[in-house]
Amino acid sequence: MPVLVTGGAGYIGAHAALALVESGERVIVLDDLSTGLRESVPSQAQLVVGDVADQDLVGRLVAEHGIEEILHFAAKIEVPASVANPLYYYEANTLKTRALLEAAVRAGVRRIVFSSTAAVYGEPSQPMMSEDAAPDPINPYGRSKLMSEWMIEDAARAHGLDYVILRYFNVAGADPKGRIGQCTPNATHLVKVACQTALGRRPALDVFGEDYPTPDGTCIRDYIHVSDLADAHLRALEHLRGGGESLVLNCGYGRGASVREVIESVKRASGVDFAVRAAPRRAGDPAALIADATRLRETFAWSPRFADLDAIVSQALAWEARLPDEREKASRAAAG
Ligand SMILES: NC(=O)c1ccc[n+]([C@@H]2O[C@H](COP(=O)([O-])OP(=O)(O)OC[C@H]3O[C@@H](n4cnc5c(N)ncnc54)[C@H](O)[C@@H]3O)[C@@H](O)[C@H]2O)c1
Ligand SMILES: O=c1ccn([C@@H]2O[C@H](COP(=O)(O)OP(=O)(O)O[C@H]3O[C@H](CO)[C@H](O)[C@H](O)[C@H]3O)[C@@H](O)[C@H]2O)c(=O)[nH]1
Repeated sequence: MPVLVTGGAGYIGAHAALALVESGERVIVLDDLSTGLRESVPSQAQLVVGDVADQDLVGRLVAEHGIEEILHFAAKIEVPASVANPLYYYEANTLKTRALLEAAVRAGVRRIVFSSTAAVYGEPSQPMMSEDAAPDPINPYGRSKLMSEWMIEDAARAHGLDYVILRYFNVAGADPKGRIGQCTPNATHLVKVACQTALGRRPALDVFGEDYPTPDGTCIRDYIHVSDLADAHLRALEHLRGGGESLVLNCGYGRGASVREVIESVKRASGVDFAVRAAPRRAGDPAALIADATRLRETFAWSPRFADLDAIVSQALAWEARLPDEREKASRAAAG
């Protein structure tokens, strides 16, 4: 029976879909291509273009293919956009997840793996967050995801659904074989922006705050390679198939890198000493956010393959170098 992967044309969903087909699973991707790309879906997977909130479509797919499992990645992911337009985020993430859950439960889906985020923790009470910390999101994106977590937990209790909720920390890198990577236009993620700057596609990199209470004054994050994260999804499915209990798990390596360390890594990988500018702090950035990933490692016997910042950065850079320059594309489009 195939696994339904919502958002499987997006950055993380496509890496998970690839990992699934490579492990011999059948995969159906449901994606509206709002930010994802058709080309990112592995050729062995079937792509259905549609909305996760289309209950007739979901019900039909589940019934026709006997689907029992959903990996639910589809969402909107920009924190500043969620602050500017919260009701849109509650619709796109919370209400659409509710609709998907209802259709799934009605059609007899048994297991769900959900993409949540470290943003549910809000301002961390300590640098290293465990799943037992009380969630306290500080922006609509984080709240929209926390509400989705709660709906899944409640629906599971009422309808016998089993789930794994994965709270991702900072996802970065690209498929080591260079087949897929992050394509998001106007990305704001540090590793991607730094790679674009090294490739001359941005004039300089802004460092948002150098006066944080960290060893070099810049923010610390736990960067996890997207392929290691994809592997955690396979483990989550295995766990549930084996009768394992429903769980909430942090996804990170349990160690952090500062903004300065990421920049140095990109400079080493590219051999380019690109321009770096001091900029004011960005609203809502905690000084340090690191996953306590003990539960993930112990429950799934998960051992990451790319837990090395230089490996993450060099693969992100290799991918970025293969992408056409967005400014070039824009100027070609403007020239007609
Ligand atoms: N990128 C990160 O650092 C990060 C961190 C924490 C959590 N997450 C979560 O991981 C998941 C995937 O994020 P990503 O970085 O791959 O983003 P992405 O934008 O690359 O992928 C999202 C995918 O979902 C699709 N989609 C959106 N709304 C849809 C809908 N209503 N119906 C069908 N398809 C729809 C988009 O077209 C896209 O392919 C999201 O749930 C996000 O909240 C991401
Ligand atoms: O051009 C840039 C971009 C980022 N940063 C800094 O780099 C760090 C990482 O920033 P990212 O934007 O790459 O990532 P965030 O930590 O803000 O956010 C990530 O983690 C969040 C959870 O806390 C959410 O899950 C979100 O989707 C995910 O991208 C932050 O200190 C940020 O201020 C810069 O200095 N310059």
